Amino acid sequence: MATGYLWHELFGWHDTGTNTGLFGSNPAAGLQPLQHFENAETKTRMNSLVGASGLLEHLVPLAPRPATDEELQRVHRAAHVQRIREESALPKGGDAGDGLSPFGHGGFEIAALAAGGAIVAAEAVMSGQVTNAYALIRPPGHHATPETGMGFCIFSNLAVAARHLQATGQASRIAVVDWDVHHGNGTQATFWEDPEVLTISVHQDNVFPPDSGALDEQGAGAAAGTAINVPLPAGSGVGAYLDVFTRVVVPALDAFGPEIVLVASGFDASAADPLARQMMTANGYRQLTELLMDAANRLCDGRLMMTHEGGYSPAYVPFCGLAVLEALSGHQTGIEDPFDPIFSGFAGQELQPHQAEVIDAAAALAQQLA
Ligand SMILES: Cc1nn(C)c(C)c1/N=N/c1ccc(/C=C/C(=O)NO)cc1
Ligand SMILES: [Zn+2]
Repeated sequence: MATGYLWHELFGWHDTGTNTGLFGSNPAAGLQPLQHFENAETKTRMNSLVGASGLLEHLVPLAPRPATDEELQRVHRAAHVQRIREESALPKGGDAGDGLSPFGHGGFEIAALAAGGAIVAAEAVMSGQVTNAYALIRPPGHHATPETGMGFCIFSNLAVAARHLQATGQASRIAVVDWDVHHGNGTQATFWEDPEVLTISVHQDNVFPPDSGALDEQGAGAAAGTAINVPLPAGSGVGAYLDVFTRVVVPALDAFGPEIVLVASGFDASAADPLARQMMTANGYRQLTELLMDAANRLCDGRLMMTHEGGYSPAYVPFCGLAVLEALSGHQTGIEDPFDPIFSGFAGQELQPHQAEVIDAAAALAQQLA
C-alpha cells in the first residue's frame, strides 16, 4: 500500500496579510495588526513534522502543477477566475470575494497550484500509482462556490479535482467527506444537483458560513438525498465524531458505492483550534481515517484522497496531520501526541445525549439514500 504526499514551498508563500481575516486592523478600536488566521504556519509546521518524524521517507512524493483555466472553469464561473487573475496582477493583490480572504501579488498562481495539486493527487490515486494520498495544499478551498471565493478559500480545490476525474472519464461516482469544522458549502453547492457526487459535511452547528449546513440541506432534483449535513453541537468530542462516522458517514458511503472517496481535511474541529469549539484529538482523526480506509477498501480498492482545508492551531495541526498520515500509510513513527493526555481527559469526550439526537436525525435523513 503506497501513500502519496503532495506539498510545495509556494503554498507557504500565499500571503494573507495582517488583518486577522475576521476583522481589520484598527488602532482606535484596539485592533493591533495580527497575522491572518489562515497563515502559512500551521501548514509549514505540519510539513516540517512529516519530515522530522521520518514519515516522509515512507510516502510517495507528488508534485503539483497549476490547474488550467479550463480545469478551474469546470467548477467556477469564468468571471470569478478572471477577476482573481486580474487582482493577482495588482501590486498588492486582492481578495477571493468576501473581503475576508485576501491574497498578495501572484496569488492566482498559488491558488491555481493548490487546485492543480488536488488534481495531481486524485489522478495518482485513480491511476493506482498510490493507494491513497494527502494533498497538503494552500489556500484552502471548501467554501469557494462556483460564483465566488470566500472563507479564506479562492478556488474549490477538491471540487476541481472531482470534476476533472469526471471530465476525463477517470471516475464518475465520487463521494466527498468534509470533516473540517466549518460547513463545506462550496463543495455542496458545486454538486447540489449532481446525483453522481455524494457530499457529506460534518461540522460544528452554524459557525461558518452563517445559516449554512442545516440537516435539511439534502440536494436538489435528481440529486435529492446526495447531500448530507451533520451540524454537531459545540463541544462535540471524539465520541460524537466516531458515532457520526459509524452511523451516518460509512453507511452512506456503503449505500452510494463511490469509485473514490475524497476528504476535505480540515483540523479545526480539534480541541486546540481558535476558530471553533469542538474537542477532537489527533487520535480521533486517526480513527476517522481508519473508518474511511475500511470503507474505501470495501468499496473502491482503498482509493482515498484528502485535500487540506482549515485548522488554525500551529501547535496541534501538525500532530493531527501526522496521525492521519500514519493511518493512511500504515507506518507508525513512534511520535506521541503530547496533547492527548490533556484533551482526552476533558469531561464530555464521550458521546452526549444532545449530540446523539442530532446524529439520530441525520442518520434517519440519510436512510433515504439507500
Ligand atoms: C467575519 C465574520 N463576521 N461574521 C458575522 C461572521 C460569522 C464572520 N466569520 N467569518 C469567518 C469565520 C470562520 C472562518 C473559517 C474558515 C475555515 O476555516 N474554513 O474551513 C471564515 C470566516
Ligand atoms: Zn474550517
